[in-house]
Amino acid sequence: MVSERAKELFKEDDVELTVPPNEPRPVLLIVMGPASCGKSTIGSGIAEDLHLPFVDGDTLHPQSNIDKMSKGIPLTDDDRLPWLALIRSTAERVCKEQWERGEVRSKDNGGLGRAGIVIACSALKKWYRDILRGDPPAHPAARPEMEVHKPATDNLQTLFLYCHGTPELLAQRIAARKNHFMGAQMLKSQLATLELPRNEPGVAWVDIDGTPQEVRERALQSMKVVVRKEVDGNE
Ligand SMILES: Nc1ncnc2c1ncn2[C@@H]1O[C@H](COP(=O)(O)OP(=O)(O)O)[C@@H](O)[C@H]1O
Ligand SMILES: O=C(O)[C@H](O)[C@@H](O)[C@H](O)[C@H](O)COP(=O)(O)O
Repeated sequence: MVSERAKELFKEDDVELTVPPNEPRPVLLIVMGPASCGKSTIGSGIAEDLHLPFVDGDTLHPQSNIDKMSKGIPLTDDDRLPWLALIRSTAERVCKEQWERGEVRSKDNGGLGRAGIVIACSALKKWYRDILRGDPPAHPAARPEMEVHKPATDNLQTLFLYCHGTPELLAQRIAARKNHFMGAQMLKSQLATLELPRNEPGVAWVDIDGTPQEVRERALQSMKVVVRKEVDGNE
């Protein structure tokens, strides 16, 4: 059930991403998974490989979310909704600017031949991913009093790379990570919240076991398969 208010917040009228009809549709590649699965490491690596900008979703949190997580308190749906909407609108803005500045890298030069961006974001639940896809949130968290930064548009196509690891491996990685607001005790709630992105369109999976270089190469290959199928295949 999508509330009227949610539809209003996410309606397409205010959309700024006006790519002319003869231009290929831009893409948002979300590198997703629970804390310490390697989103930032993999995301920045594949962004470089694909000649796309990279944004770590953690940099878009309001301070209140960072404060909460720093105290070991997991975020709620209410905390996450404006953050997810901001990730989506940031992607729209960056793609639009890229296109306007003529910074779109052609396929001949190793790019995707369209505007795009890679963003690391845990995107733990299916409806969070739907917001990133530009769909109105079919969830009670989209209540009238919630501040959402900007409506979304379906002009921007969203694909996901899910970084899959065993709980044991994730625990090792989070324990070894230094100076991060997300403490090791948060992994439990992350795993409990995670809804695996099965049977959803445009999702690549990568196993995170291996050296950073091995995982980066595997991630790039998996992502390219999905881009070919979901993006190039629909041209
Ligand atoms: N393939 C890998 N092997 C070993 N350590 C890794 C690997 N990938 C990432 N790391 C380390 O694991 C920790 C979590 O990675 P990070 O990219 O920050 O994950 P996330 O962004 O999902 O929280 C970091 O300390 C990072 O350096
Ligand atoms: O690197 C990490 O440890 C995670 O990515 C972490 O920063 C966190 O998961 C989200 O930014 C908060 O959002 P969620 O609670 O929705 O995962």
